[in-house]
Amino acid sequence: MRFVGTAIDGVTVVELDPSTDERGSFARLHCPDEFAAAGHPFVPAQTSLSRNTAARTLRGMHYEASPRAEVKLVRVTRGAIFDVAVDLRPSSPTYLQWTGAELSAENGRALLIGAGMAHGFITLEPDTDVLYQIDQMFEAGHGRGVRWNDPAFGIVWPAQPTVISERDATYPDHGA
Ligand SMILES: Cc1cn([C@H]2C[C@H](O)[C@@H](COP(=O)(O)OP(=O)(O)O[C@H]3O[C@@H](C)C(=O)[C@@H](O)[C@H]3O)O2)c(=O)[nH]c1=O
Repeated sequence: MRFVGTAIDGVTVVELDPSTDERGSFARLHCPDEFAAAGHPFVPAQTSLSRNTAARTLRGMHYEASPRAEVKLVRVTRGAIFDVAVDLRPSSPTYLQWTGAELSAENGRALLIGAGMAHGFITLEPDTDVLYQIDQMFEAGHGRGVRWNDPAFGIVWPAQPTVISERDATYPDHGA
């Protein structure tokens, strides 16, 4: 695996480092020791799959309220997304800034998103599957959200959403 930093300290692109031969390839997706050695300690507690039927489906921007803030490793096993994290840590030098990466089944990239970030994505293709590994057990009632098009963040999305939940479309402006 290769760990590539982004503009936000706490958001890291994780790239595959496959061994290839005539049969195809083999690549590690997660290893607690490698993550820790690279300075990104992360041990998943749950793994979940998000299946998205249509292109331009937007989910997010979600986070879990403290003290249940989550670290998540997000990757695509079918299709493609534009994946976004927003820094919601008031004490951070990149507070309210965002970073994004295209994740696809083909490029094999994952995004490691630290605690204190809101996370969301838009699908770039129909029938897109997003695999999450999260370091906390899910417990209903702790989820929070901010709006994908809140001017406070100014996220530049590659497309406008055509499918979005009522909940995600109507979060109030951040801090309102
Ligand atoms: C997030 C989550 C939901 N659920 C349940 C709750 C609900 O009944 C159903 C669907 O939940 P939601 O509508 O919240 O799913 P969704 O809108 O896809 O939520 C996800 O969005 C992306 C952007 C993230 O970053 C994820 O962490 C998660 O918040 O699945 C779990 O069992 N475990 C989980 O980890």
